[in-house]
Amino acid sequence: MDQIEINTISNVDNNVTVMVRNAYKSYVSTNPILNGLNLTVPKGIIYGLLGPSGCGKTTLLNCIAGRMTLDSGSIKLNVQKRVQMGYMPQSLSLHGAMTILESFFFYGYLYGMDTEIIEARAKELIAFLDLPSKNRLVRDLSGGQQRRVSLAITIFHDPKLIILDEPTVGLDPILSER
Ligand SMILES: Nc1ncnc2c1ncn2[C@@H]1O[C@H](COP(=O)(O)OP(=O)(O)OP(=O)(O)O)[C@@H](O)[C@H]1O
Repeated sequence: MDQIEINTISNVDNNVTVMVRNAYKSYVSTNPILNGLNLTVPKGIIYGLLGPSGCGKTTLLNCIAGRMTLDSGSIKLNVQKRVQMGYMPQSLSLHGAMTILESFFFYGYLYGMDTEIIEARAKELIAFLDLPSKNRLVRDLSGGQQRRVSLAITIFHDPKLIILDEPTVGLDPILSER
């Protein structure tokens, strides 16, 4: 059975968005990175994961996002389907040869969005996040600009659950506030 159960929390508690129970994960046979971890994220709140470098934050987020599986334990998400999740990875998964606008279209069509909605949301987020021209190639953007494109793509389909891994790296204090 899939370890990540979509929309099963609502049967238990509709005020919870993410529920992780008894999570174990190792990369090698010794020293589990996640060792019996429990986590409950209530609906409608911003939940931050703090911990020293290498303690397993990205590992946990990757498991919640479905990019990795736990060795044991369970993850339950209160979303109807995976597309209602927006995940911004620590290492950005953008295509350098695409323009900003092409990136919106690429991911927008994957999300199942209509052309007009993609265009409207792209325009809105390019202005809000102070991005350069929509025709600039992603590979020619600064690190902070690329991170903002990645953030825009993560949120532009209006997901119910947003998972951001180190979203403010490379941003100045004013942009970080947005
Ligand atoms: N694919 C992998 N194979 C083996 N070990 C890994 C792998 N990915 C991560 N690790 C190790 O697992 C541990 C947790 O890594 P993880 O990236 O989850 O930490 P983190 O808390 O997000 O760190 P940071 O704050 O530095 O980003 C680290 O010791 C890391 O070296």
